[in-house]
Amino acid sequence: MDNQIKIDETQYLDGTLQAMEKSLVATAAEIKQTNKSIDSVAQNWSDVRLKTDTYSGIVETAASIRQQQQMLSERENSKTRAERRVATLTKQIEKPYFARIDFSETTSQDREAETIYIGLGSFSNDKNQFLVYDWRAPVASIYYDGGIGKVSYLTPDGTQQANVTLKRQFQIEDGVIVTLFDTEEAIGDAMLMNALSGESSTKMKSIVTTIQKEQNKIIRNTEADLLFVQGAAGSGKTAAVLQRVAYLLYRYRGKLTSGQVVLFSPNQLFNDYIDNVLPELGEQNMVQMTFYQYASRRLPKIAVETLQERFEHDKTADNINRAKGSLAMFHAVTAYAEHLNQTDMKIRNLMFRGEPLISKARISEIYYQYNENYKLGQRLEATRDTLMRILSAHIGQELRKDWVELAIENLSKQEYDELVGAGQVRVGDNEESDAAARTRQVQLGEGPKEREFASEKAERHFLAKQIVTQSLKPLARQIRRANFLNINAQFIDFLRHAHHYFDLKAFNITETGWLAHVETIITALKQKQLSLTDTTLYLYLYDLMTGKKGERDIRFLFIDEIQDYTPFQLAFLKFSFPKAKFTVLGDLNQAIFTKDNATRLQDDFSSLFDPERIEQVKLTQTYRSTQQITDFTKYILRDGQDIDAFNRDGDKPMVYTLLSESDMLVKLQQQLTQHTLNHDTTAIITKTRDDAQQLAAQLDSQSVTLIQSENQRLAKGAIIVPSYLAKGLEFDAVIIWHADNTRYGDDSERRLLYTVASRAMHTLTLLAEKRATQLLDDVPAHLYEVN
Ligand SMILES: Nc1ncnc2c1ncn2[C@@H]1O[C@H](COP(=O)(O)OP(=O)(O)OP(=O)(O)O)[C@@H](O)[C@H]1O
Repeated sequence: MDNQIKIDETQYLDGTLQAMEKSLVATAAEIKQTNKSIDSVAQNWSDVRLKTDTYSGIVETAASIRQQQQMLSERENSKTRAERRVATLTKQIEKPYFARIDFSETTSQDREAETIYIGLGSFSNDKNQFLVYDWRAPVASIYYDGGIGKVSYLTPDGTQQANVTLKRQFQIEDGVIVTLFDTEEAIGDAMLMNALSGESSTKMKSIVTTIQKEQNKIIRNTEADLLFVQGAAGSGKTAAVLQRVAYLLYRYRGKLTSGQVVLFSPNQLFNDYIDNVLPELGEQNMVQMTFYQYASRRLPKIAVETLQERFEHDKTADNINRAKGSLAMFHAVTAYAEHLNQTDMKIRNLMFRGEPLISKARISEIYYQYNENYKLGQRLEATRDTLMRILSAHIGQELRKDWVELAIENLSKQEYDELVGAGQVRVGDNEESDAAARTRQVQLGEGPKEREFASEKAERHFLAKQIVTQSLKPLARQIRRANFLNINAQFIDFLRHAHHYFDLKAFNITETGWLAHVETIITALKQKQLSLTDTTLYLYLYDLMTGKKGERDIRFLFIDEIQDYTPFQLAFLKFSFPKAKFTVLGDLNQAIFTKDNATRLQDDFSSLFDPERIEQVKLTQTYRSTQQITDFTKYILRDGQDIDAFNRDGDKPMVYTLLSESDMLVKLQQQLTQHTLNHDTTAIITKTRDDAQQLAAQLDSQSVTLIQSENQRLAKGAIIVPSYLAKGLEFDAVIIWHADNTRYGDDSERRLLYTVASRAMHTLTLLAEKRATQLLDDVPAHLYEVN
């Protein structure tokens, strides 16, 4: 590199750093000043004279307290803003920028070349000159999208043309330029190599300096209602999509908050793994959850099938699962709910003191008295109103009943005081104390007040009314929550009639087969258990019955590992988040739950959107693993041609076939010692949780951590983890336990084996008992070593 360039760049960097330092000092001073004024407001508190003797005094005191509060909160806010700025600046000073581009806008008249520097956040000096641009600014797109020469980039006002004359990349550490080089490509391979050669950690990192052109498309897309990202394992789908969240928060700043962005993750462990990326980019995390959490949270009384149960114990026949997860079933539920508008809504009695207060026949009559234009939601709303009115009218009838009389007799002193609100507010003594009491009344709102009763009869009437109203409260709550709709009975009724709403033959199911299966669901439901598939059906039916409109506040929804969802689940999410734009990421080759059914998923889901508003991006270049590992893993798949390895060199995968499990254990320990010496994070991936537990029992728990539930945290060093929890994660070294026919013997395990093998970044080892899995038979022998 030309020495003069280094001198000039160092000068620019120093200038930028100085300006940042200056701004930091100014902001720190601002905080100090704000602190002082917060103190002085606090001081003023002592000057606020509490005048409580007269009415006007109280009003005056309240006003002056409010004024002080407002002043305080304004100052606290500006302090928080300044503190945030300090945090950003402190981070920026470490690495103010990572790239520079020189370009001229071909449409502008003067065509003067501009130079911009690109960093994690923008920075302007005290003369309002931009010294650094945010990587998400429209113009920064030039850096990611192309090389030298003519490029176009999107701005909110349309497409802009530019002529790029220089692209320079920097590595700055602690305020010093470590390396700098010019490149003609989009993102230089050298920089990417550098980023990919590092060690893995328990937290995913951002890829902001090396975003690839295809990934940039995903990140900056604002048009599509459905953005489909299909890509091989390790092609950076997750990485890109997290950058996308940061981009959207910037692009729509002021209008979009991180609470309006939801990411559905494959498991809780993965949530934990990615939760540093957005804070690293200076943004707050979006809402992260798993589908299981989303569904089970809504059904606290039912044990929804866990990930492990779904993976290891689901014995339902494939064709039945396929039917229940299909769009046909989604439409069947919709049609079934539609017919409830005319008849068949399952309704419960509203019970009071052991007897039906409003019978189900009466409720049903009310429910169906509204004309056919009413939708289910409106029907329910109108029924609720009527039931509430009936309930209020009922108070009068109940007042004279014996149980009320008895309850009055048995009131303790404390219960009596509570009912009449004694000792809370007393009015009528004299003018001054009445003024104070009235102010209290206002503050208490419509709270209970002490009462003077004109007669004993009036007192009894008052008490009776209180007692009846209180005992009817649970009923009022039931009405508000629509508990008179019998969802369990309705769900069962649907299942028993579902075959009138979808074609059993299309799924190769007989009517007896279906009805027998329905009985197993009913048995499970009685034991308060539901599979995840059935839970989704149940929730959708419930939402239709109650006229739920979904969460309209959510603007962007991301679904990672979409291949493990059923079309039904996706349609349900679309229904539940009607205002959200969807970004879905998937690799059909990693479908470990839905297996072959995943192939139709994309078409099914797309059919729910306007075709004009669907975009698809395919990522074929992989980044996670070395060339050797990627070449090996792609042959595990029969159709892995579309996977291009990044040219990063490493050892070939090793397959050890050993005589017995105890020999495997010895080999495993040798491998672990080796990896520990290299400071590698290592995952020993077993197929099931049982395998993981048994293996952990035989290994020294000091050196390996057993991860058996998604609620654990990823640990440094070596871990043992069952296959279905390793989804989405990556490790320096992966050891596959029992890579033989006992665990991976069937063709249907191909995707699972591919998924676990593709977790490895630098080293991959397979331990097999007696003979390696037959799924390796098609992998060319030169791609791995056998020992
Ligand atoms: N442009 C990039 N620059 C640097 N690193 C990248 C880039 N893209 C991806 N990576 C890295 O490649 C690895 C794999 O990325 P990621 O986990 O996002 O892939 P994925 O497609 O979601 O994989 P999987 O389907 O297996 O979960 C990560 O370590 C990520 O940081």
